[in-house]
Amino acid sequence: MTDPFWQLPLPQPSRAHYDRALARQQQLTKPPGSLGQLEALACHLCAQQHRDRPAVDRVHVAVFAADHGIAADGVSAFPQEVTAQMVANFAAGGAAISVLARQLGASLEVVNLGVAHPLPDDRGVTDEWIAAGTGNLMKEPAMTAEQLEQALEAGDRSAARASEAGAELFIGGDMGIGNTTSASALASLLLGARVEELVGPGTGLDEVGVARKARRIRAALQRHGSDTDPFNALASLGGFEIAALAGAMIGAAHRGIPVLVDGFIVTAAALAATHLSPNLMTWLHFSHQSRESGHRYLLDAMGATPVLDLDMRLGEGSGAAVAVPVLRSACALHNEMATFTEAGVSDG
Ligand SMILES: Cc1cc2ncn([C@H]3O[C@H](COP(=O)(O)O)[C@@H](O)[C@H]3O)c2cc1C
Ligand SMILES: O=C(O)c1cccnc1
Repeated sequence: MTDPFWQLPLPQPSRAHYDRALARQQQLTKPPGSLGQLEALACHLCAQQHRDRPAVDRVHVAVFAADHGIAADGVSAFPQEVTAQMVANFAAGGAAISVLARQLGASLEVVNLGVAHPLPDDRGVTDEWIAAGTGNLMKEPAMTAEQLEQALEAGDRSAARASEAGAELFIGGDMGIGNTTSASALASLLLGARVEELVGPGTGLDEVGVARKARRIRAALQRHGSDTDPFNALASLGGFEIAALAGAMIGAAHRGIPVLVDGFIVTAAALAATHLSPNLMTWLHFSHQSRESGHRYLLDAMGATPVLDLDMRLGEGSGAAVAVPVLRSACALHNEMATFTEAGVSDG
């Protein structure tokens, strides 16, 4: 029996490329450090891509969709049918992530891991269907170990397609009504944090709704909350799309592709993925801080600095897509600025 891919050691970003990139940043015609986070972004991309001139021109966006049994318990402001309707909307080109992917010239893949309702139109949707949504995590495990393996492997297959297409950056997005509940429960368990730190309005619950959602999460944690093994935590509290995201991020890192992490749900998936595969952090960039309460806590717990804070709270990979131009600027500056010597500028 070979080990499953998520247990294999990850490749290391290149220290030599990182050191050369850092040295170049000191030679560019600017006061050292004056490009702030853009300098670190460029250096990390050099190390991850094993290139002296990094690029994120070819971007692969994969939106993973699935339903959640807990959605029947009033934890979202929207009904479950919306998951299927939005999947069709992604593929038809009308969703926010569809627009942003087009604008970036990125490939957009929509992966159905377990949408419960029939799709109005399944053209352009990659079929990785496991079941009609997860189990209700207040009453039962979200999924079986076999289903979790299927979801992780589906994510890895998406990363393989990104690699075959020559992607220089991987973005995972999520769609699944009720998935902020699953993400909060998973993060509370893995971080040993109080539910209040991680629960929020999601698609737009009012205060009473958020209090109800917090009670549901506490009930789920009471049922499943003693086992912090990341595989078991994903099986009891995760979602098919959250597990696929974790698999895709690990799969992208295995293929040397840096990952740009989206908002609350994708960050919770990234947290679980880093618990499965501890060196994954060196492959992740964090795109934005979502408006969803709990995202700040999650980012802080992971020691992550997000690129943007635009009060977005959509998901789908949209925050990551919006941050791509910042990464492109970081690459262009690193690659094209003159050095002090080249420009004949005194370097102080
Ligand atoms: C029309 C629409 C489009 C979306 N696109 C992403 N989400 C986002 O909202 C859901 C999570 O919030 P909650 O846990 O409150 O259900 C996810 O599907 C997420 O990606 C959407 C939600 C809606 C309604
Ligand atoms: O930050 C996110 O990813 C998010 C927040 C609320 C609802 N859906 C997604």
